[in-house]
Amino acid sequence: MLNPAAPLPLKDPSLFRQACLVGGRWIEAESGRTMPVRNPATGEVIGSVPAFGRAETRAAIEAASAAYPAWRAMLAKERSAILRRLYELMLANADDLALIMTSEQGKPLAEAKGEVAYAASFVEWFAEEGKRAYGDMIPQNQKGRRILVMKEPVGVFAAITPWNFPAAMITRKVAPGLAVGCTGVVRPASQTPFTALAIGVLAERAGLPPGVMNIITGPSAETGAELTENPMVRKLSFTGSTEVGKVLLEQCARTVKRVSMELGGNAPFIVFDDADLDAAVAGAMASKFRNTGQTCVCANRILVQDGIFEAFATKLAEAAAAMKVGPGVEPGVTQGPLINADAVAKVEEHIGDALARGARVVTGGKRHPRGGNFFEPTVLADVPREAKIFSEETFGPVAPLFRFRTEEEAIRLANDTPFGLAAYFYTRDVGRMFRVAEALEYGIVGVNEGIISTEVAPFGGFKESGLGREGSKYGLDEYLEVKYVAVGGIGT
Ligand SMILES: NC(=O)C1=CN([C@@H]2O[C@H](COP(=O)(O)OP(=O)(O)OC[C@H]3O[C@@H](n4cnc5c(N)ncnc54)[C@H](OP(=O)(O)O)[C@@H]3O)[C@@H](O)[C@H]2O)C=CC1
Ligand SMILES: O=C(O)CCCC(=O)O
Repeated sequence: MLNPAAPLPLKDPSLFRQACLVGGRWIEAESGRTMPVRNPATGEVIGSVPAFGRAETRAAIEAASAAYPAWRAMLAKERSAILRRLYELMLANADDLALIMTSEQGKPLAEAKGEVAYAASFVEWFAEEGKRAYGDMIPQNQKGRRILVMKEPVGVFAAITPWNFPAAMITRKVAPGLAVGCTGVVRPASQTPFTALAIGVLAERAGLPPGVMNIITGPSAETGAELTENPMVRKLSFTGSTEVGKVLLEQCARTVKRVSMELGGNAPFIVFDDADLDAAVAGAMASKFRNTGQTCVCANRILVQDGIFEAFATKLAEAAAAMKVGPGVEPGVTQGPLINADAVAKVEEHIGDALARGARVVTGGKRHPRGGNFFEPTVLADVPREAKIFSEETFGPVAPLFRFRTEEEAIRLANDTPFGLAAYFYTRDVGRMFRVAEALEYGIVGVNEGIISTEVAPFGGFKESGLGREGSKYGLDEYLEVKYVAVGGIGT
């Protein structure tokens, strides 16, 4: 069923697809099996998508493989023109894409629209950057020989993406791949497939040839096994939990695939005594409560120096309490629901554990009166380091404040984790800016900045937060092989 009876009030209802895109055709599972998709704000089913198994996943990989030679042979400029049209179509359809996203993911409409623009920015960026996959010429080391370095597309890629950014995590992976001549199979999260499928509709309209981008849905174990074991897939790009990332790494090892992994975080947000207090509160709010705390770069541990602790806690709590919680389609809402009941339970568990160990609630602390997956924006103070929330990613609207005394102690606490994605700190001391930025074992550091995401900068983590970088000129390398060609017999 490609167009069910108006499930959402879209300007263009044909963007809502309940089928997979394989080789330019919209198809269902051979078995006819489907999976329901629910609105996390209401629990209502908004539609269903095919439950592909291994055989259908293999067919999608074969479609990508068949489309590869012709797509690769196109000029970068020709591929760029198609991607540019996709970028423009995403912006032109931003209202519909945002409504689809809010309905399946829960984030407020304004935030969803912001994500559509963010997602489109990767398409625009890589449409341009794909023209610059420069090789190299290395000065010869022997007479009569030339040393060339060529950059070539890696081949067919697979992208497995999470539910928290249903559009941006697709385009951040797909755009660089397509720009350099790869073809791919995208497998969005089961909770949020409709945004991805709508992007597929727009990609067709932009002129993307059949098979260049295939979008499949289905149980993760079956689709994931085929995508990671099939030797035709030469690269996997994954965003999600570290736990699943490790499983996929193991599976990819069997065919030695290239991998990019954007995994979990445990971001420290450090506020030094000399910080601009209002700026630090604004930064902490933006970082902590973006997407109701469900991002891998959300502040997870807020470390506040002794001298500013009470003032910061009071101001942060005031700002958190002022947020409006509710369904993302309701005007004025700034905090949507959590993705599901498990996420609510995890938030509750982290708060309960912290309180049992001596923390205190400054604001929030419990399920929201609206019920369902809604939770009160919460600030906890004097959280001890033994609390679970110090070592585990909460992925929810809880700001736990930890007290510290010295710069050395803050750095030690910040680095005391196997994760290393994003870290933030606020200070007005220029020397400290450099000392602390250099000491933090993190791939992304925000100095007096709470929002660091942009298509022009490299996104990725140290340690167990992942491998590789997305976005920016570095994101292109993830889809390129380096080939060294030695040309002899030249004479001089
Ligand atoms: N780094 C990040 O951006 C993210 C981090 N997380 C962290 O992970 C926690 C759990 O979230 P969760 O959604 O369960 O994250 P997962 O890592 O389980 O899911 C991310 C993606 O991986 C897929 N997946 C899960 N298991 C497999 C598998 N065995 N083979 C192939 N694909 C698989 C999921 O599919 P399906 O949807 O069908 O389960 C989804 O598309 C969060 O609380 C958060 O801490 C979560 C999401 C994003
Ligand atoms: O949370 C994530 O899955 C990473 C995306 C966040 C961003 O790009 O800012």
